[in-house]
Amino acid sequence: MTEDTAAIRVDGIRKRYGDVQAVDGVTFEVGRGEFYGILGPNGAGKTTTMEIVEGLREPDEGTATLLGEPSWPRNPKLLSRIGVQLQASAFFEKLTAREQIHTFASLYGVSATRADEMLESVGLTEKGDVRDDKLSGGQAQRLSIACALVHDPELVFLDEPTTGLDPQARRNLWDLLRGINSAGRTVVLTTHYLDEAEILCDRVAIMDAGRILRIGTPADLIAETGVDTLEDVFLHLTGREFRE
Ligand SMILES: Nc1ncnc2c1ncn2[C@@H]1O[C@H](COP(=O)(O)OP(=O)(O)OP(=O)(O)O)[C@@H](O)[C@H]1O
Repeated sequence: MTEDTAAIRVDGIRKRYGDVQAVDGVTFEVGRGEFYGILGPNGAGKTTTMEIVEGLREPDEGTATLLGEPSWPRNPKLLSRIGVQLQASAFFEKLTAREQIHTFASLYGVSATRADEMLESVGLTEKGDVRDDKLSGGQAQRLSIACALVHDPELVFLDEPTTGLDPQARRNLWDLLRGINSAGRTVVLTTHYLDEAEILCDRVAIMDAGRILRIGTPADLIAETGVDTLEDVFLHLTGREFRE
């Protein structure tokens, strides 16, 4: 079988939690090597969409394929090819930064040397002996990204990687994310920061209330709407400020 040219294909996914239609018919594709952003305000359905695409959650309807393989039922063959950044709160308890990444490495059958190289590549070698709960917000985010990358996945998912960071730490993380993408990996991120999406993403999908309102390059969306920023595009599409 020839390899699928798309990294991700999502077709008509829906997910309801009780009375809440969290995802309401979402369709998009991400090309190999693309840096793709899923944008939307709180509760738009970004995380649920990502979890379905990653194969962590079963959709009520619709399908998602990753690298040409269905993501549900969870597919062990895909696990070594994708990296999912877990929130820092999902670290193993009471381990140092080095112990965390070594633990992830051994779960994936990756060498300790490679784990140390990843720690170095996110600038945390000097923090190797620090327990994860003593790291700053930016350091913890970088450690969680390093853990998601330790097995050298082709496709990387990052959920709000820069939330809660100060402006300098955000910029440092942008450099790291650009490097991950320019090394040839497909990157999908969700973010609340539209300026960040404008700077980093090749294309974005703007979500609201479980649906995708628009997909395009940030520059095209801004130009076709006749405004100055992605914040203005959102306002134009919904009549609401992105941050209410
Ligand atoms: N496990 C769950 N059980 C019940 N409702 C849920 C669950 N997960 C999400 N929801 C609801 O589904 C909707 C979409 O949530 P989701 O987390 O996917 O949005 P989001 O865009 O990622 O939001 P945020 O930016 O706040 O993380 C919200 O109304 C949320 O309250």
